[in-house]
Amino acid sequence: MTDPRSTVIVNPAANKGGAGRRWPAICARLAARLGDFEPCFTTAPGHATDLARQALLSGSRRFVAVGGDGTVNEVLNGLLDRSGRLIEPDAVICPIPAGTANELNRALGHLPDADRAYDAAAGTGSKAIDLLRIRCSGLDGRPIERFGYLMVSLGAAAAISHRTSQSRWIKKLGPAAYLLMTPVVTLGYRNHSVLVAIDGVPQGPRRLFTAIVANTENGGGGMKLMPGALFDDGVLDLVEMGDISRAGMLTAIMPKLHRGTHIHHSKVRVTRGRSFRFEADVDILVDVDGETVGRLPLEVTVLPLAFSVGAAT
Ligand SMILES: Nc1ncnc2c1ncn2[C@@H]1O[C@H](COP(=O)(O)OP(=O)(O)OP(=O)(O)O)[C@@H](O)[C@H]1O
Repeated sequence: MTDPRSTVIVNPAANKGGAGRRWPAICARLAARLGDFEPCFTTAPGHATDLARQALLSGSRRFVAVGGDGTVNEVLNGLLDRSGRLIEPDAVICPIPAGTANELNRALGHLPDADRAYDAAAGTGSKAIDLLRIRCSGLDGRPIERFGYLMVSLGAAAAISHRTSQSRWIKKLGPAAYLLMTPVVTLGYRNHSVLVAIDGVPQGPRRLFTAIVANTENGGGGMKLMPGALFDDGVLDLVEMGDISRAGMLTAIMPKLHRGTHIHHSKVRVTRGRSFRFEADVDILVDVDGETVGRLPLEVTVLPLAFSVGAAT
């Protein structure tokens, strides 16, 4: 490896194994910029967190994460302490798109050809972005704390992500997987009453189809879920899709998600804040950066400019 302070972490299982199949080509593109290097391959979910932490403790500072957003999220969690602070403030994550949605790369303007992602991995530039701290009830019912960087969704959007990741074949379709799963979940989903508080101010109960707390404007495989959200402004954008019929969702909202024009619908509410709390007395799933992590009650807080990503210089 040209730079001993760089570590390449590869999730061969990303994109349902597509990352592993594409690895020779990805490796060649990296090697053309980095020189010889020894990649670390993950062997199980969560392994990227351990690999990143070990490499950090051994002196690495630039973490090339080959995979999708789940892989980047795991690497990120290996670089943070329990309060969400970078253990080493000069640690930088360089995402190489090899997953299904690759939303961080999209937000960074690295898609579609990804040359800029590879250049950033080999360079020294970086850009600070906001971090999300998430506290909710874990899938086993115990409280959990996670950190993310894209978006936290609850309700139908979390159910769509969950069903997509559970399907053996549908994820092979790439970003279209989320698009196909959206009407399937919508047709079976019921709106629920959720207590929402923004920056500590109760907003009262709201009947929600879904809500998304967004750091970036894109999500779900290239949809513009929260137009105008900026990942370096120190605030988060909340989009709530209210008490809309299933037919209304499918005809008046879904077709507009790609262009972001759904936010003009009368049942869609957009607000901004630094902390959000959601409670309900029914079982509502929570998703962080495309991974199902638990259920309500949920608290999301922004930690402004708390970590850095590689930027081509
Ligand atoms: N060796 C492995 N075997 C099986 N699963 C793994 C392995 N390494 C990591 N994982 C898991 O693979 C999952 C998917 O990874 P990732 O999110 O990066 O890809 P993706 O879902 O295809 O892309 P995206 O999140 O961009 O849509 C993660 O939940 C991660 O925990």
